[in-house]
Amino acid sequence: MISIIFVSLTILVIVLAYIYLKQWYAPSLDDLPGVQPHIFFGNLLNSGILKQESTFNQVMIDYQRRFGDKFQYWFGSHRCLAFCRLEHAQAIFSDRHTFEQSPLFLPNFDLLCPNGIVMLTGAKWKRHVRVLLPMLKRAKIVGHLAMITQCTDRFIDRYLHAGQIHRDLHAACQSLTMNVIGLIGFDCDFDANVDSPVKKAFLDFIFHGTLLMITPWVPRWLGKIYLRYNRKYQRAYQLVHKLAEKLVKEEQNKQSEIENERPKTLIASLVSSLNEEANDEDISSGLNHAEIFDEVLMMILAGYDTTSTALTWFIFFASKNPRVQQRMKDELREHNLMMTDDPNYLPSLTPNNLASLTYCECVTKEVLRLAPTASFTTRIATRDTILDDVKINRGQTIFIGLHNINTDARYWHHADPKEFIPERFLAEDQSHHPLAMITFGGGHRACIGQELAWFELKAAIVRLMQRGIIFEDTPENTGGYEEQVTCFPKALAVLVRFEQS
Ligand code: HEM
Repeated sequence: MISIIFVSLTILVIVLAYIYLKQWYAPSLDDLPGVQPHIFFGNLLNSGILKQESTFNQVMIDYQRRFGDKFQYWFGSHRCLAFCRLEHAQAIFSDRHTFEQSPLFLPNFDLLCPNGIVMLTGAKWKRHVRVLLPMLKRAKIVGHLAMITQCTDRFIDRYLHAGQIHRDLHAACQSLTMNVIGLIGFDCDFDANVDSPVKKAFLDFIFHGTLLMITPWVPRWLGKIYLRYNRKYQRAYQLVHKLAEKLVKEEQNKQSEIENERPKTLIASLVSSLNEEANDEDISSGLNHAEIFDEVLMMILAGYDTTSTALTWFIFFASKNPRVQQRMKDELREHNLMMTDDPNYLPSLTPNNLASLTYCECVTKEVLRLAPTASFTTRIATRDTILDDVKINRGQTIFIGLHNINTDARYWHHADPKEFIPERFLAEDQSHHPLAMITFGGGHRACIGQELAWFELKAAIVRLMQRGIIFEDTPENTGGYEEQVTCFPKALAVLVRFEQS
């Protein structure tokens, strides 16, 4: 008898829980169109994200085609409103009092790096920006050009072999950009090669970050247990933390020897801001030790993963467009910057001659426009509002389709915006709307590393061309998309040749 009551009660509880959840996640598709969500996985399952059959840029473009410029997307149990018009982005980015950084991915993601700037809002975010931003301004970045070319030369000499098909260039690009952020930001030569333990540790970090981001419904305590007992993650954590500790210690020693020097690198700025009493009442009170530690990790992660993906996209687009590679080299010849017959002499790049390379600038811009490195960004509404007739309640998560806007024919007039055509920036699209290209997001939470990304990407691709590299297409070079934190080409297989001077 007792067991019958127990079984009946269990069934009743399960049925009630099911009805409750169904109600709770009840899709209201009345105000905005979308696909009926799965009870637990929302649209992550039926749009192919969880099974890795699609990437977010593909889903956002597909939903816009099917439902228009505004639709809903269920991120697991979270109902998100997606907006894909330039005017939407303009309204959202210009209203910082209504739209703030969204904590959607963060409840679990912040287990990795709780004090990293991406996770912060309000006064704490301002306190961190004050320390980080000055070191990422263009005026500071241009002084590091020689380091960027040196890292690119190392990349060429180590990884590019004439006459061979290269299938692993994304990993090689990651080594390049990790070395750049190490030297520029932390005065440290990581000398990361494809298999180095430091690089593998950061890749493991990114892998777990992605996992936590796409499983926001997993309870926090479960995420904690998972990370605590995952040996691969723990190994990566120890290594990465040891590295951050070493960078901070070395900089502290340096600063104790030379006093009152203005910070020249990120690590110098971070260490000189050290203040265990730092608090949000005074946004210039600096950062405490734990915060500095997390920002070291944040900057290395954000600094290398995104730019390496953009560089990988350049290699892919270049391999499909030999004409573009030729035109870049012609421009370098016009400026007497192409390599010469003397293998020991290579004209040096300076911020001035780099700035004068107009066509190379267009190529850099076109890579950043078309590559879906970060295809969308998110915001949370901090108060009730209305956007394009859509009622948005406080706490509602918003998606902004960055890649949708970057490739929308309503804002791009020179040829098909889905095609790689750098010449568009010399023609009608030269004076495009500033928000037609929002690769780095916008408003107060726009990417703080964008100056570095632009400059580094241009310097690296110019150096590749200057050294006479030719990337040739092959039948296996079919592209496609693969997504972790960033979205990179899935099948990259390019034949490398070296131009004779
Ligand atoms: C091609 C390279 C890059 C791309 C495409 C990119 C893209 C983005 C995007 C779309 C955002 C969100 C902006 C928004 O929500 O409005 C962002 C934020 C951010 N990026 Fe980048 N980024 C790149 C390079 C970098 C670099 C080199 C660094 C650092 C050295 C960096 C550091 C950050 C940080 C810290 C944030 C968060 C800012 C905040 O929350 O206030 N990024 N990035």
